[in-house]
Amino acid sequence: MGKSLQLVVCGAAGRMGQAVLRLAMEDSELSIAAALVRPGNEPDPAARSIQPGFSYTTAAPKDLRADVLVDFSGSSGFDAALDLARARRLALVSGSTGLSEAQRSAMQRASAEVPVLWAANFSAGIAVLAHLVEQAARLLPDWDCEIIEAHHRHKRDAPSGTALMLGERSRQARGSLQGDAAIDRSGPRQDGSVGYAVIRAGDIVGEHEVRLAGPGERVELIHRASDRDVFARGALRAARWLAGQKPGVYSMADALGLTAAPDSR
Ligand SMILES: NC(=O)C1=CN([C@@H]2O[C@H](COP(=O)(O)OP(=O)(O)OC[C@H]3O[C@@H](n4cnc5c(N)ncnc54)[C@H](OP(=O)(O)O)[C@@H]3O)[C@@H](O)[C@H]2O)C=CC1
Ligand SMILES: O=C(O)C1=N[C@H](C(=O)O)C[C@H](O)C1
Repeated sequence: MGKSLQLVVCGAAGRMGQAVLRLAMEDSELSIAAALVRPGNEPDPAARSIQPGFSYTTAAPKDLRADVLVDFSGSSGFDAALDLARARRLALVSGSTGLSEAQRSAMQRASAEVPVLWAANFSAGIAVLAHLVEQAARLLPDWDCEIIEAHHRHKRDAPSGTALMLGERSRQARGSLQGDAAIDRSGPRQDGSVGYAVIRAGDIVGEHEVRLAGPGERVELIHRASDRDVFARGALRAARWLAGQKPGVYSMADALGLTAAPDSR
C-alpha cells in the first residue's frame, strides 16, 4: 500500500521535531513532504537515526504537496509555521508552547481557513489528568491549587504550557475569576488563585503535579512522561485525524474521541 498522508514538519531539528520525523518514517502510511529547519541548523541525518539520504530544508518548496503541517518550532518559529499552513492550505497540528496572546489570536483567525489542532500536551495521560483535575477542583472548591512542573534544562518557556492549561481547567471547573498567583510568591496566599512552581533540571522529559491542599489534608494528582515519543505519537495521531476535517478549531479530545471527557488543552 502506498503512503497516504504527507506531512510538513516545522522545527524538524529540535527534540520533538526529530521524534516526529523518526516515528513518521517508521509508519508506512505517513511520509515527509518537507522538514523545515533554521538555516545552518540541519542535523546530520545519520547521527539522528533518520533515513539515509533524507534532506532538510529552510523553506517550503514552491511545488510542495502536503496534507498536514506538524509544528514543534516553539514560540519563535510558530508565526512562520502558521503563515505556511495558511498559504499552502495545510491542516495545522501545533504543540508549540509559550505562545503570546497575539499568536493565539492569529491561530484562531487562521482556523477560519484551515483546520487547526493545538495542544499543550499530546499525551493521552495528560488528557486524563486534566479531566481528573477538573473533577477534583470542582469537588474541593475552597482548597488551594498549586501546580508543580519539572522539565529538562533546555526548556525555554515557564510555566509549561501544560501547567498553564491545568491551572486554567481548574479555574474553569470552579467558575473562578481569580487569576494566577503572582510570580513573586512572598506573603500569604490569595484565596482562589492558582500557583505555579517550576523545576528545570537535567533531562527530565515532563512532569506535572497538581496539588490541592485543604486544612489537614491534601490530594496530589501526578503525571510523569519518561519518553518524548508519547508526545510525538499523539501529534501524529492528531495529524491523521485532522486531515480532511473542515476549517475550525479542534482539540486533542476530538482526535482521541473523548467526546464526554474534557480535552487536553
Ligand atoms: N504539545 C506537546 O505535547 C509538546 C510540546 N512541546 C513544545 O514544543 C516546542 C519545541 O520543543 P523542543 O523540541 O523540546 O524544542 P527544541 O528547541 O529542541 O526545538 C525547536 C526547534 O525549532 C527550531 N525553530 C525555531 N524557529 C524556527 C523557524 N522559524 N523555522 C524553523 N525552525 C525553527 C529551533 O531552532 P533553533 O534551536 O535554532 O532556535 C529548534 O530546532 C516547545 O514549545 C515545547 O514546549 C514539547 C514537547 C511536547
Ligand atoms: O518542552 C517540553 O519538553 C514540553 N513542553 C510541553 C509543555 O510546555 O507543557 C509539554 C511537555 O510537558 C514537554
